[in-house]
Amino acid sequence: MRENYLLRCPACGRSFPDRYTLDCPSGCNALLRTVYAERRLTPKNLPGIFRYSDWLPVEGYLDIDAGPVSYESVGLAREFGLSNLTISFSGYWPERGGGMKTCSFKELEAQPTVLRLREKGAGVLQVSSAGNTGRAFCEVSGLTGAPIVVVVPTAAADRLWTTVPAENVCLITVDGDYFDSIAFGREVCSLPGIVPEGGAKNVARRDGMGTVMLDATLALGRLPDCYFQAVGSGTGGIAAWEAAERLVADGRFGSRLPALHLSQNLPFAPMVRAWEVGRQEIVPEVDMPDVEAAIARVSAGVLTNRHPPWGVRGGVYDALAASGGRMYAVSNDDARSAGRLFADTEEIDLDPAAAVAVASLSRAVEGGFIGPKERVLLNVTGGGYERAAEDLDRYPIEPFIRAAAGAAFEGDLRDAVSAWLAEQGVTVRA
Ligand SMILES: Cc1ncc(COP(=O)(O)O)c(C=O)c1O
Repeated sequence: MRENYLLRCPACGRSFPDRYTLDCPSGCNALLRTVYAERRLTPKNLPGIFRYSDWLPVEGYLDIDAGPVSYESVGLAREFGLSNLTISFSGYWPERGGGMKTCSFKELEAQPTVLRLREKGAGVLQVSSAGNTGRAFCEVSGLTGAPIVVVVPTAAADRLWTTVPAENVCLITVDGDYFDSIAFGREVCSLPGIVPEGGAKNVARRDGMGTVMLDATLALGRLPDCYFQAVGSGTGGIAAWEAAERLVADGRFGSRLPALHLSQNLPFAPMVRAWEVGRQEIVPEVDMPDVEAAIARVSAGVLTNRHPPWGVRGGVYDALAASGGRMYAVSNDDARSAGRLFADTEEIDLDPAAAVAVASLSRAVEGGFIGPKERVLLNVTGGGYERAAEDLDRYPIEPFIRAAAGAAFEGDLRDAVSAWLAEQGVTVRA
């Protein structure tokens, strides 16, 4: 059977079939990309993001009706004096068709990732998260029955809930921040049968997020001129760039890549600092001084990734450079005012991270970095929590293991996860 896509390494140029592959077999330091057999995008009559399954690394689809919703803004556009503002909303907003019940665009990543893993038969997924990603994966686990291991900072545990019972989640809370959860998650993956979902390296996550660019471009009839998003890892920015490149190659939507306008939340803005001096490497002492204190002070905790895929080939730096992009550092106060303005003009509440993106758009308008007639795409990456709390059932996920600060994944902890795996029908060999 002909594969509907291959993976390609942008560094060495090698192409190969996907085996839930996260790294180039030749060892290149690059993000692998999908190359789809279909060069033209034909939306399918399938639910949610599977409408765009031509450009997702899966063969089938999930029966989940939760995709981005793109519409032309009136209220916020008027406020900012923009004549062409498209909002792509990922969250819960039934009046507009927004069906992401965990309220963030992380569902765009979770759905194709769970399906890709199931189709490749690779094992049980392990996800490390600061909250939204974990919640999205738990929801998809609840909807599909896929077993997953989720590792989050203890302080983020109350962000882990689903709107359907999720029986197959092994939640591990770790005393520490997102960085500590990632480190612990890596250790958990030493258990045979558990596979890291891969973060930015996972093409299903990136192409799932890329559906925002596809959806908005189809709504607009052409590619936008610029794209606004708040970033922690920047994976959404890379995804937007990759999707835009595919749309350019499709040939029907214009030939210019949208400029990426990516924002971070002060005082934690390592990518902004590196970008401002044109550095392709993040230097922790320079770009993340007093890191713990800085992370503790941001209003959008999901934007605090200490190891973003910045300088890697095909990463955030390349995406910004290729698209003629710009970065913004947004204060908590500016983000809060922007969130209020959005709620007043568009009538839905925002995730604090999405409010950072709205504040960056305000700054771009004030600074004249974009013109009033430009076609602007604002990626509203999360929102609708208030509506979701009113309408939907909420099932908290109880921790299966609580790991103390600095705990190693060994002894009882390891035995407990092995026993859980065995209950899931996964045979542990070592
Ligand atoms: C609501 C929301 N917006 C934006 C982001 C940043 O996404 P990324 O940097 O992975 O593109 C996140 C990350 O968790 C998020 O939850």
